[in-house]
Amino acid sequence: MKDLEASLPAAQDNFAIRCRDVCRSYGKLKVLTNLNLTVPQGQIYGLLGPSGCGKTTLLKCIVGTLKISRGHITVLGKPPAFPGHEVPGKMVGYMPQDLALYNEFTISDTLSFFGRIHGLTSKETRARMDFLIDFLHLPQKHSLVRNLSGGQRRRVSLGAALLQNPELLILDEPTVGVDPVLRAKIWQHLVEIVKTGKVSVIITTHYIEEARQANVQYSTHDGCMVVQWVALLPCSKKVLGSTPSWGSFCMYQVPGLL
Ligand SMILES: Nc1ncnc2c1ncn2[C@@H]1O[C@H](COP(=O)(O)OP(=O)(O)OP(=O)(O)O)[C@@H](O)[C@H]1O
Repeated sequence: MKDLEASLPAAQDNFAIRCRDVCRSYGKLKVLTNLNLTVPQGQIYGLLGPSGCGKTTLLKCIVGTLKISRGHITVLGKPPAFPGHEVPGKMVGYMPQDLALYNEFTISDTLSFFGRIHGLTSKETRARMDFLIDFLHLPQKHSLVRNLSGGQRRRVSLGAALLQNPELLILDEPTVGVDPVLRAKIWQHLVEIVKTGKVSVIITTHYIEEARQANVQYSTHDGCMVVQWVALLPCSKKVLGSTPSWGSFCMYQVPGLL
């Protein structure tokens, strides 16, 4: 893994996430093995990879809902989360793969709930809610979560992650069940907020094409790449000079996209 990271851009002083020699197993299954990864500030960092290769596990370790077995993770200069705290700090917006929504809540209740967690005033929450309901093509705010479609639920969860204008967005397959037009809009929004230089995004997807469809410009901002893709692959063969064992994954930059 060390060899692999050497192929990535040099680590910068300002980074949103840094993982050093991170290991995580489920019983005998080694999912993360000596993982080294640096997500620079002000970039979208995409993780691609086949189902089961460990994307969600990595994001959970970064958020702090899953404990790492070994290694060190820094998120915006701090450890991921305090022990026992399931909700990431105000500066971090997290959209999990398994949606953490209450069926009995309305959309409005849900976003207000996350607003309170993140210390927003009612006025701030209302303003963001109005923007997000419109932006994410959600039904009216008094709709019950239990009556929403799968795609609508995912968009409510994305809205909760975006609500407090976090410095770091951790998004686990945010565009599953989202139609192509809205998908493109979401990507455009992510690129716009990242271009301010104040927001960083780490995002998982199975579809590299979605970024292309969204007309994301692989442009530079102050000399930095705005979108950087890294693929995670189960390692059965020699990749970039490293020979990790089965059960771990390895990283490589996706050619032709940078
Ligand atoms: N709680 C758990 N207990 C045991 N094994 C688990 C657990 N969670 C995940 N795994 C296993 O760890 C591996 C990585 O799972 P993970 O969810 O991180 O993959 P992923 O790349 O996010 O997959 P997908 O793209 O399907 O979401 C898989 O083999 C999975 O079966």
